[in-house]
Amino acid sequence: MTRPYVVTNVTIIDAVRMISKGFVKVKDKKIVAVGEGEPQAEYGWERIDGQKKILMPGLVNTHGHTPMTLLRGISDDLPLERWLNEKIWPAEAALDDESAAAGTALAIVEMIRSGTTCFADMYHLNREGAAALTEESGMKASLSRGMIAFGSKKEQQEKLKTAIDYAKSCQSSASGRLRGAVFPHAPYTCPLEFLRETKAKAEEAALPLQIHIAETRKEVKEHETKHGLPPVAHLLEEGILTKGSLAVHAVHINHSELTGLKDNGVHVSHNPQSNLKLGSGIAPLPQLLNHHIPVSLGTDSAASNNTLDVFDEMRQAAMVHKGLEEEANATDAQTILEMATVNGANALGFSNAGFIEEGYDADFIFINSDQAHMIPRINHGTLVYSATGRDVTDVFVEGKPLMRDGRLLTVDEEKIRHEAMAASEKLADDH
Ligand SMILES: CSC[C@H]1O[C@@H](n2cnc3c(O)ncnc32)[C@H](O)[C@@H]1O
Ligand SMILES: [Zn+2]
Repeated sequence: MTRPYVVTNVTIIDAVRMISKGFVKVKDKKIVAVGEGEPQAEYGWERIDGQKKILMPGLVNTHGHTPMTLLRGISDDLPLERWLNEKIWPAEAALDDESAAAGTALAIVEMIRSGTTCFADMYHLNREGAAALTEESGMKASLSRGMIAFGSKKEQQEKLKTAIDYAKSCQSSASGRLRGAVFPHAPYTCPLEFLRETKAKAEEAALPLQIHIAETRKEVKEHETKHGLPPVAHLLEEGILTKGSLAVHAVHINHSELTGLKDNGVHVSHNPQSNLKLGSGIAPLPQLLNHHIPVSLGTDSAASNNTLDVFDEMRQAAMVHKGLEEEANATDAQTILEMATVNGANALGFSNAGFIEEGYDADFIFINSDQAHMIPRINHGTLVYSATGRDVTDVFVEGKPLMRDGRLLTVDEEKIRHEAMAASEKLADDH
């Protein structure tokens, strides 16, 4: 779609406003006007009827491992440490670039279908392939080559160099829809000296650092025993978590770590469904928000969630803290929507996305609001408490349609589903 277009007669909702009958004009990848009522006619512009639709910003998933969609359902009821050691790491040993590509493609189908326009993806396989697939799909992403640094010093150096080179190549992608990040897996899989070197190289290349941290109580206890400080406090003190870094999970953190995250401009990816499913705990979202820490939402992988639906993640994030705190106002729909849109975009380095506003990238989705579970009242709560990814009908990134009326336009969904099944069967046959 290269012609400029205007979506008319549509309900527009983003984190800061709602327009009941409005329009959005799109030209050259950008939103060029938003308003109420009928837009002024413009010669040569296409019109898209938005009646009975909600137009909202595309969702942003700030933490995941796309190849692991192939491992969905292989281990459902184990805690993190046993899940990794007994099931996931042995299964991952059988993956290669080809099977990882099948998993990434499947994840891309699932994400577009459920309204995600931008995602983070960390893994160690098929990285060039993941960048190419993302480009082809039309989505935006922050990509990284994850590093587990149990090996020799030489192996560590090689891993670090490859990870930095990869992140740099993403950062300078031709489309500008990719960002690169540097992702040491966790403080318990990367020695401190390796984390220091990683941070130094990341800074040198102006790349953001992301890390799984403070995910379980066990991790925190063991870190304290070894280093005398809990992991978040320690990595803040070391200057490893700094402005623009993304702390993934941050479930078990204390009051001074909250202040430290805020003072140092660190983002947090809250992944409530993965944390609940693995029995890891529940991150202190109300406290993170009270400290004005920029929190976004992530699904983590389909092996610990088990879907990549950010609508589900919003609902879970909204609900669980109300129950925990016995306080219905512990979170509110607008804040949750802000986390899933603009905060996510900022966390991944896409500062021009996340709002339906003039000058922003035209990354938006349509929800079919003509359904029993959304009638009779449409507001911010509709998107957080009623909607699911299955209600998404259309997806646009930088103005380009990736899905129209439920049909994917940039990827061959049937082939991808078939290849993912075949890759999964091959893995099962080989074992
Ligand atoms: C170095 S590749 C990524 C690595 O991370 C593992 N992983 C997936 N989810 C989690 C999680 O929630 N915590 C810790 N590690 C996780 C994945 O299996 C890969 O081995
Ligand atoms: Zn993860």
